[in-house]
Amino acid sequence: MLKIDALEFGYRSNRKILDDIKFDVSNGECVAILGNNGAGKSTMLKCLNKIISPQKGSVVVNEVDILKLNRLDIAKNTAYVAQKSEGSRITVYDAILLGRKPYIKLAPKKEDYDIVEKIIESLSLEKFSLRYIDELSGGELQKVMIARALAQEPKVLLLDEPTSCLDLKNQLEVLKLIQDITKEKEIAVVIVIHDLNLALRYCDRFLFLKDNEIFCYGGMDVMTSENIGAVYQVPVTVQSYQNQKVVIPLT
Ligand SMILES: Nc1ncnc2c1ncn2[C@@H]1O[C@H](COP(=O)(O)OP(=O)(O)OP(=O)(O)O)[C@@H](O)[C@H]1O
Repeated sequence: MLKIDALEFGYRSNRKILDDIKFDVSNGECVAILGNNGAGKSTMLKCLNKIISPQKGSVVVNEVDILKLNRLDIAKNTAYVAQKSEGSRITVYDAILLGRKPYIKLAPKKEDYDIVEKIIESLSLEKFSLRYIDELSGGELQKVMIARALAQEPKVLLLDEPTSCLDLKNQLEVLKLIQDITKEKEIAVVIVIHDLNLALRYCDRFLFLKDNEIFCYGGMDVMTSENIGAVYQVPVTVQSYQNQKVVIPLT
């Protein structure tokens, strides 16, 4: 469904941040983008949505190179939640309804309101729906931004550290919801995430970025102490606890 090929990007012409990035994400699959600070994870996510334009390569969603589309058509394919979001003077309800913008012609239809209300309920945002988003806590705002992206009903969902401001209960609930939607709607999800144990629990495939390139990409088989140690320069052990792989640092 999502096919990235030969992607190359540098903020300045003399320094490549991403070199020959090539990977596929299937329907119903969630991929974790892993790697240390400054590895280029956020940059890569922005290239997949043409927020920044790669110097080379293609990002194909259902046979169409989205790098050749305009912003409105990209928004019908791909939703993106940034690492940091700014609050503004609109209500939570309206902020989520904005996710429907690519589909709204003159005014929202009943279907748009129904989608927004269902998402508000599934993220337990009912009691916030009439609050202004510039009055929310960091975690509440993060959930609203995820809700807006889900309201967009994308084929590809790009999330940059979606749980960085969330408490443990919300981290688990939000990632479980994303996992369920990934399978139910058969969308392709790409998540930049620092917590390896959350990635192991909720993602299907794992892509490590290191030194501007893909260090390795695959299923559980790439989540080894050797790969994690080489990428993060920290000795770890990978153990199994109640049929769930967990990463434990050895320092
Ligand atoms: N707008 C920009 N202009 C110039 N350089 C940038 C810009 N944004 C990021 N960079 C540089 O590009 C490199 C990759 O940054 P990026 O934010 O993609 O890393 P990351 O892997 O997401 O890091 P983190 O885990 O810390 O969020 C870094 O060296 C960063 O300093």
